[in-house]
Amino acid sequence: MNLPDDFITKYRRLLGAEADDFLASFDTPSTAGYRVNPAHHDLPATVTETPAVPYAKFGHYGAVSGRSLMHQSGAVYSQEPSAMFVGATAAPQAGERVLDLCAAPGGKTTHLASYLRGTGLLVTNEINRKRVKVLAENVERFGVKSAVILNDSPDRLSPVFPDYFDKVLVDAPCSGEGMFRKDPDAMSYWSLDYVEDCATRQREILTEAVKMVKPGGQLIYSTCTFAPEEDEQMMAWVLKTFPDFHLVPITKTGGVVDARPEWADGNPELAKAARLFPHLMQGEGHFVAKLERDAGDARTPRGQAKLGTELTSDQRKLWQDFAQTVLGHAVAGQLITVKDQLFAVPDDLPDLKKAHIFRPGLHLGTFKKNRFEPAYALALASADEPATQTLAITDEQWRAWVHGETFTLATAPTKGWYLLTCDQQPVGFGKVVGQTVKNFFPKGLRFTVYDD
Ligand SMILES: C[S@@+](CC[C@H](N)C(=O)[O-])C[C@H]1O[C@@H](n2cnc3c(N)ncnc32)[C@H](O)[C@@H]1O
Repeated sequence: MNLPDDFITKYRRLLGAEADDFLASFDTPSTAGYRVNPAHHDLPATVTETPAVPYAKFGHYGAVSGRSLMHQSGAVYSQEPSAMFVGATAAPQAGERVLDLCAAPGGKTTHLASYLRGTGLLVTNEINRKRVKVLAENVERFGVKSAVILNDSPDRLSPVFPDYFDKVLVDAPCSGEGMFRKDPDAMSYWSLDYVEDCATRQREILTEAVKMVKPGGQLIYSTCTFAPEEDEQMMAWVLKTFPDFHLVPITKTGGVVDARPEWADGNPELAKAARLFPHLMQGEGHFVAKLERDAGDARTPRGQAKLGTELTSDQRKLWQDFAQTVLGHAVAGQLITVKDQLFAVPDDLPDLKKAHIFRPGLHLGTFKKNRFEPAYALALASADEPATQTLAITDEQWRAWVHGETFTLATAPTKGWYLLTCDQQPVGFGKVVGQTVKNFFPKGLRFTVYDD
């Protein structure tokens, strides 16, 4: 690989004798990985019995196609193995309030959601308007519950969530040196100046992020770059600028090593952070640090969330009929409508009037004239709670389904909505009329499955 000259010179200087192995690793193949969604059951051995990533709960080595049933049903999420170290370091406890500040496309957010399992609160934010759409698609596909998706800059969010979160993740926009092997285009905008620009932006993001960590809470900072300016030096700057934060040790296995204090101000505390190097482990490379805020009094956020409109009695009845007949269980959270869309919003939210809300919670469906149409997101969030009205479809029918076609059943079940499953995995809600299953697979997501 033609690495930039400045990059080679810099890492020869920093790594000394280790530089040859580091630089040679860019010419070796990448190792793919994926995480298994703990909300899904009865998964085939092809996804559960591949080698586990030693440090990452739910993580496995191997590749899963984006057009496979496992990916499309949200049973797995493809993620390169070193990126899994971030979620594994944050490892939120059930019931915690968690913020993912730089979240698209959603690799770490979906990992955090696997720990929360629908408890607590996950606020997942992406500043970029195009990227927040991709984040929402991935959050929905992974069946995440108790999540609010925001589209804001960190300085707009910090007054909304003062001292609020048990855990804040800053997976910072960075110079992406750890992406060079997988995506050589990442080299085209790299330069020594670009590293400095990224560091400036990271300081701005962190300045807002620290305000949202509750006293005693944690801030997890990560990058996919090797540049000390964005890694050890950034943490040295946080320790000096925000003296109520300190680094806490991270357990390091599977080739993960201590960060390099000598690449910053020599503060030995910096060794508590972790470096993932491609010549020492199977993965592209990351830097991860865990900071903890001292205990103390927290400011209270203003007001309560008012995110939408209460349901009319007709809407409530339509939803209850659907929930009883098709789902067979209630859905957690507060029910609200935004225009004709029904959402289940997490209970524990402050006033979000000043935030740009992209999704206020789990999308349950749409109220149409005198009827309710369930959402794709609700179907994929049903993996851990069997629905009363379920219809198992074949692989061939699933291919027709994701292509947007209706298909015909051998016999006619009772008319109405069914949660369709294929190989035990939820794939959407279909409406059965006679022997026909009408297609409600979202138009923008339709695709053709080709044989391998
Ligand atoms: C490394 S990526 C996040 C990857 C994501 N956490 C994942 O695991 O899929 C960094 C994200 O930060 C966003 N970003 C860029 N500038 C930002 C800023 N000033 N404040 C917050 N986020 C920013 C980018 O749009 C990008 O989506």
